[in-house]
Amino acid sequence: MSGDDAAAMNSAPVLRCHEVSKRYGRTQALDRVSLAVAAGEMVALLGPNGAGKSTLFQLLTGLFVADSGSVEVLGADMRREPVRALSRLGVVFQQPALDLNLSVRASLRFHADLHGLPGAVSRPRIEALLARFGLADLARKPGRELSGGNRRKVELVRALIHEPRLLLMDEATVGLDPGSRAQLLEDVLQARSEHGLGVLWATHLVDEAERAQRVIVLHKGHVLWDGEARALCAQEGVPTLQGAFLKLTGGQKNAMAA
Ligand SMILES: Nc1ncnc2c1ncn2[C@@H]1O[C@H](COP(=O)(O)OP(=O)(O)OP(=O)(O)O)[C@@H](O)[C@H]1O
Repeated sequence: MSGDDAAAMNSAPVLRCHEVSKRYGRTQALDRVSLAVAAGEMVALLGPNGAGKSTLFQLLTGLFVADSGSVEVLGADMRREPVRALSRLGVVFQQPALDLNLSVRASLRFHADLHGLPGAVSRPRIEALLARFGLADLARKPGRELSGGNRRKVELVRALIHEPRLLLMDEATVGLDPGSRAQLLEDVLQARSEHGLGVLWATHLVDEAERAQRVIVLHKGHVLWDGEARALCAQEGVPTLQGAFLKLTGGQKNAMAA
């Protein structure tokens, strides 16, 4: 790690969005969204369908550029220094993106190569991650032979290969059964503690957001809440995060926990 990186880690959040806006034609998908994630912090980005979560993730991962505002990953501006910014984040997208024909190990090695990691670094790292996430016995199997939960787990390992400081999870539990969903959440929470990762976990499921240290509620492109779940419940005068979320967003039915 360079001196600059070390200084950035000590002084800046791992992710900082400042007044980010994005419009599709007449739809204002994001309207001056500001948020930050600190090292070692798990933040839930909770929003109903159409809130703007995927749009925000597209901006955070450099797929699109914001109309205005800025995104910084450990101080590296996504517009001015995209390679530096992207090298510091790992992402698991909503859509499954595992090559089903490659073996788990080959898939991970391919991604390590894409990150420019020398084999001497990546090979032991991959073996350690496979062991750490209970995937060692599956390493030789092609992706198609894995369960949905294990495929997602491989995608998580893939996102961690280059040792990012920020992990972005874009509704990564969609399509998983309740057990696999809970396991993925536990794995991410553990990776966060072990590696001091900042995590932004996008979801429309309130029970997942309850595990985060901080909850950001996004609705129709606006941040309606940024703080602890308990404080949101107190503000809305209801005992549960689900009740508070429904009250805040006007009773979106899709906020129901799965
Ligand atoms: N490519 C696009 N063209 C036009 N409108 C879009 C496009 N992508 C998203 N939108 C609109 O922008 C708004 C935000 O959508 P986005 O997909 O970011 O929300 P989301 O919170 O990720 O929802 P979901 O949980 O359903 O994925 C919605 O009104 C959506 O219809």
